[in-house]
Amino acid sequence: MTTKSAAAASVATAYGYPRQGRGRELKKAIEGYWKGSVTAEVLLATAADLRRGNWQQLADSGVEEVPTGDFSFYDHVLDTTVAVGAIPPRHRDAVEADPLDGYFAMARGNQDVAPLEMTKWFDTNYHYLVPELGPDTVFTANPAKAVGELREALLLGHAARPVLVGPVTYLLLAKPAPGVAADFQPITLLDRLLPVYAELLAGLRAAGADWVQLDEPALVQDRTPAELNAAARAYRELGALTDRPKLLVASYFDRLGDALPVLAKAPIEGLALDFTGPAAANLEDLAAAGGLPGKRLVAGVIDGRNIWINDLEKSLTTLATLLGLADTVDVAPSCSLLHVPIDATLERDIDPQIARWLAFAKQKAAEAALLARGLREGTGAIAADLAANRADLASRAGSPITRDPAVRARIAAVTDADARRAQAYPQRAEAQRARLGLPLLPTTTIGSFPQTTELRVARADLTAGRIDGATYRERMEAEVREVIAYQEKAGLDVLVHGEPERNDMVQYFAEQLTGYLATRHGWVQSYGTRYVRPPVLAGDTSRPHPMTVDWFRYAQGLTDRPVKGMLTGPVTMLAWSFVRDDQPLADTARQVALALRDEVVDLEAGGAAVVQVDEPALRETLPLRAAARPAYLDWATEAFRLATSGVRADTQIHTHMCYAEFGAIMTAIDDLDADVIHTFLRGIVLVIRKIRAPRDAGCGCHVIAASVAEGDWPPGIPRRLGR
Ligand code: MET
Ligand SMILES: [Zn+2]
Repeated sequence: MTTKSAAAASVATAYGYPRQGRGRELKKAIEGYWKGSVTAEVLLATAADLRRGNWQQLADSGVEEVPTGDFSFYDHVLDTTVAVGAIPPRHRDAVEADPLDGYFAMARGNQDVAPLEMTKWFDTNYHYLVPELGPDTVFTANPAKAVGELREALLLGHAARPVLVGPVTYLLLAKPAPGVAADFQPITLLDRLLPVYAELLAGLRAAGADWVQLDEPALVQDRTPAELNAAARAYRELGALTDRPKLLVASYFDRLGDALPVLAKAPIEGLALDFTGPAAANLEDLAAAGGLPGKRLVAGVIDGRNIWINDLEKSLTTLATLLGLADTVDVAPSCSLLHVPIDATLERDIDPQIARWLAFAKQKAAEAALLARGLREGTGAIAADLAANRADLASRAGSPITRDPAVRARIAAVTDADARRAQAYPQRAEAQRARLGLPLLPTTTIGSFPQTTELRVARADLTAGRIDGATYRERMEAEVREVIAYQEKAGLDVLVHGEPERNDMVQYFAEQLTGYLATRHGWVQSYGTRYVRPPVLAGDTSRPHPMTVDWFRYAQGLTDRPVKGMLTGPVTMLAWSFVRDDQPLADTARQVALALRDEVVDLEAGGAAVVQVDEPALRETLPLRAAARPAYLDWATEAFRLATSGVRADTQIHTHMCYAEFGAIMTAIDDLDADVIHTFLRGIVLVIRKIRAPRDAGCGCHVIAASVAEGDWPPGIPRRLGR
């Protein structure tokens, strides 16, 4: 095909759409079903309505080919586990008794069985349920969901493309089942799994699928030659099948690297590549691999996991280059739109000028459609849209929100010394021993005490104007009194105030820093029915007023023991927000760090001898490719030190991390130069073994973060704690 005919055939597509519905109907229906107030029939009908609505929104936005099978009652990796019949033995009875209840038993456990483990989906804030496999795993094809949802879309008249997690990624995301040797490698099951995928593909073909998308994001991570061989074998075998739809293998979140030539050579009909952020390197890699002659390329030129408008002209330039590298070039957001909220036009509280900088799922779909139209009909056909886009980008670049001269001047004046404590750890430790007089093995907690219903009701009452600020404060102070008394009675050495006033460990600060916006409807799925509404860091940021000092002083006034000042670190502030994409993350991190530094210094001046700066997300935003990690860890640790180095030697800086496997970042944890590191047991053993400089490290049982309402606790927790 020529470049011109390739352009003439371009369409827009997407790999997935937010599942919950505009009014979070899915969450309500599922939770109602769990409680028994919603029947299975109503739940299924709600789900079908939502799918119909999603396809319609995509079609209305101009997307010509819609995804199916991306919908999920809980998680798409769990759906794949069901599709390949890899139900763990402990869940089989429940699944046999009732497939829907069995599905939820795998997701959340029930009174008899523990759920599957949940972990982060690559470097996003979405969590998937980890498949449990072993040498005895038998796979069987269960195409019902994939086929059923395809049929629904086809019946509604959509051009539809089923999406499944690909076999290589599925196995690479799995872990050895309980009782199976820890060194068992699920990828060794590939030969057993491929025939099951063959059956699924045949089933989809029979139901009318022209194309099927197999998602292989695990191939954007560093992979061993054996794993790359597995990918080559998988797609050689699936490609060789005769009874199958055309295959589109999708990658996202980073560049394919060594896997690109492997997939380019495979006997598949299409490849989807991410061209945003670090994945933009796919462009050169693709050219170097000789392009995709005779194949379909789906170009993810729109950032599918951030919320900012696309630079359409820049995308058109990328697409123009790509047209020479494949048979057809289609346009899409870089990954499933599940990672962004549904519709930016619902945000009526955001200044209309700023709202024009935002693109949520619906807007991103429209951007993809517009770009595809630009390819088909020429840029003249979309000239007015391009002009409007240019104007919006210019308004963003020139806005006082994105450029605060005071913040910029302060950043420019930062020196290396600002990010270093004046004394080394040994001297600081001595000064802190003298000031704090703590026992040999001091005890403390992570920070938050349970966010009880009364506390949340008080906050809701304050927001709704049913109580005034003074009443709210009195209720929170009563809680602080209780929490302090409790810790004194328990004999803890370093106390916390319990964080009752915090709605969330990021949002609480975002609401008080400049440059942040809050959305009303910007919900995104974290896991299952838990949705979060990340704040939006739109511009330059600073801290106009102390944020926590009064709470600290109140708590410290109640006890002779040291109370910790409690803050969220710069990396976590970024990781759990939607962050501006118009400057490097490192620059944004430095701004947040300076804002936090002011707070740390004010806490010290207010009498805090210990300040804890939590960085639970340090590990989670580690780049997927090892080559990019040193640069990330450099700016991330510098930001932490910048936030915490403004204090005297005798002020003790703690940090707290959780959830993570720290192996990969031990040196970085040391580079934080905190006086005390706390984490859970597995982490602490590593800290003690591997860290270069001696530190005070502590471990504990991380119960639950303040931000999580009781009803939203991860499955199993209340039961295991015995509440
Ligand atoms: C996710 S880490 C949470 C740390 C915070 N200080 C808390 O206890 O909630
Ligand atoms: Zn934690």
